[in-house]
Amino acid sequence: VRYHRFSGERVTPSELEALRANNTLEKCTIDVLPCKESERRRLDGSCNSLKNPSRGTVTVPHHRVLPAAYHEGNQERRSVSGKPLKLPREIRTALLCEGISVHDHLTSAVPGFGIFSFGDVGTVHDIKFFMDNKTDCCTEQGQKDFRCAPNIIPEDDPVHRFSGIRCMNLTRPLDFQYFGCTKDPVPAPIEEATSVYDLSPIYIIEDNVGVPVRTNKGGELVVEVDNGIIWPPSGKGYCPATPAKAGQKCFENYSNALLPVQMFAVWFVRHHNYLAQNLAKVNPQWSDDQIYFTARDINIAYAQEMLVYQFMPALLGKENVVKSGLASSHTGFRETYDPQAYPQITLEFVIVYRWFHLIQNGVAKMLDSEGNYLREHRVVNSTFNAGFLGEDDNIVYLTTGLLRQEAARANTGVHPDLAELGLPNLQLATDIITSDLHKNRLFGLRPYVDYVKFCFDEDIESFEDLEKRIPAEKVSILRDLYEDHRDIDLMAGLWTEKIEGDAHIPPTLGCLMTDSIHRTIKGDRHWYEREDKPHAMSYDQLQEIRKASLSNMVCVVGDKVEKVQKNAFFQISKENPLVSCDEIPKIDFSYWAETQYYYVTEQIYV
Ligand code: HEM
Repeated sequence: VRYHRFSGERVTPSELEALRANNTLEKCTIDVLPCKESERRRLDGSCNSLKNPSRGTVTVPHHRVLPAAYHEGNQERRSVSGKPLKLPREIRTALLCEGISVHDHLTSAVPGFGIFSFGDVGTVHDIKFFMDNKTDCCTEQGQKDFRCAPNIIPEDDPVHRFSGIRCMNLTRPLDFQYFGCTKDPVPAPIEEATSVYDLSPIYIIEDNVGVPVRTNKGGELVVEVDNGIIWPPSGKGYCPATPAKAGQKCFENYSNALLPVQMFAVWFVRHHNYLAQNLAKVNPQWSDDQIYFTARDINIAYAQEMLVYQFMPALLGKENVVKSGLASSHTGFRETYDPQAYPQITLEFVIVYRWFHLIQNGVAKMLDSEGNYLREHRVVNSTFNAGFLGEDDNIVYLTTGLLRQEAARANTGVHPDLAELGLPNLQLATDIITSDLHKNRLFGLRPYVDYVKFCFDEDIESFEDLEKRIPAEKVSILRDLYEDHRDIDLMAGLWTEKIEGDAHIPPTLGCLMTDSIHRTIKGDRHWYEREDKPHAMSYDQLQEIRKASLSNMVCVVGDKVEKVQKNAFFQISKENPLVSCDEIPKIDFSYWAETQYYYVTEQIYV
């Protein structure tokens, strides 16, 4: 059955003809095989919602938490006075200086897991568009092109007053309007990942690639072994920044986008095989498919548990996550599904998640197993380039580094590599943080004060009122940057908001992340904590999934990890000591063992 990707509605025969004639059938619609209530989670995300079978698949629109705010339909929002707002680069350089900073509590595994987990529901296709297709947005010609939205550098820019750089290449988000998929006037950016946390970065590619993903034996995924290290297979993946060198890694089936994304992809692929091998041990009679699908279900449940019971509590404090309803207060089953809902992430989520660029380290420390510093690697040099990770024993030292290096600290400074280099070897200069604010406008998000109202039902009626949420000295800078408190961009509000209590992220970010993640959980019929989901786990199996943690994962599939702190998202401390991997609870696979039946085919009586 064919559905419109934009509206989720069925395509009528007359529409089908028109779509074919316009050559927009594939981009604008999706063919979904009839759904069965009892079937497992589909790789392409279809049939998660039985009422809206195409929702949750790739190439879908987002939900907008608040109505869009554009100028003249699809132009960037202006001040309430009607004047254009100040340039994103001017606002970024005024609010965030550049430098090195060190977080008090969190490790670099937090931004690391954060971006891997984002890739499960969000994509980077807009980046590919401006890197591969539209590289001329800073030329006179490019600036007239509606698809272009470059970052203009002010004359008195603190860095580029000394360089010849006056503009940084950037494009508008690709939307359904661009491809002619809807006449709806409100720009609807396209998402190209399944909308639920289903480890799609590990499993979605199954049907699309040259190198096979499954071995078709023992339920395992294809891997290759180099000098004793297990890797996902290398091939013709997307690695535009990798200088062609014989033997250099470029993952064929998995993302090469960023260093931590590459590392988590390696671990989750290995983890699948670890699960498959252990399931095969307790169930030697199982077929390849039985092992593969069970290992996949456990791997997905494991990632979901890490997200809701480890990552989000590290950001917001455990009690707050339980209070919000995102996590449960007990370890048993719970009903999370709302049959009226369907899986969809919010547009706000895609933007506010970029706040993590503030706590992203510019250099990844490489540490030996005792935690001694060996050397370091500039993170931006690994963007769309898995070469460095794959060389020598780099993954061994980067792993200990990711677990022990402090995250950067928000609200003090951003790393100059993210703020000035961005995409080395791919673009002349990119300020990722300025793009975060610029994209906020290009996505048509409403001002910060509207989100404070949405999240906390609080009216901010003046710059003075802002001081409840933003330190006075930052409010003073905001006054210089914006004419009216109702003009302040959401991103600028997040950059300056006070972080308080048990939380390590700004409250409005916490609210919008919780809202979107909750939406995906409510819309996910296959969420692992449901007793009634198709192929549900038993109670005992669920208790084993509760052991999921990053520390557990790196102990079982990391390279030469013998000791780790109990919670790898937090730095080593008295409360979070470094312990031997033997002390980290492991999954007991005997709970997956099926009762064995022995059939006697012939009895011989002597
Ligand atoms: C490892 C270092 C990182 C680098 C070099 C990096 C680089 C980039 C670049 C170049 C963009 C595109 C900018 C644009 O198009 O406007 C981007 C977008 C983004 N980044 Fe990062 N990033 C890093 C880490 C992170 C982390 C830790 C997170 C979150 C935990 C994150 C979340 C995002 C999001 C949500 C987007 C927008 C994606 C979209 O539009 O769909 N990034 N990043």
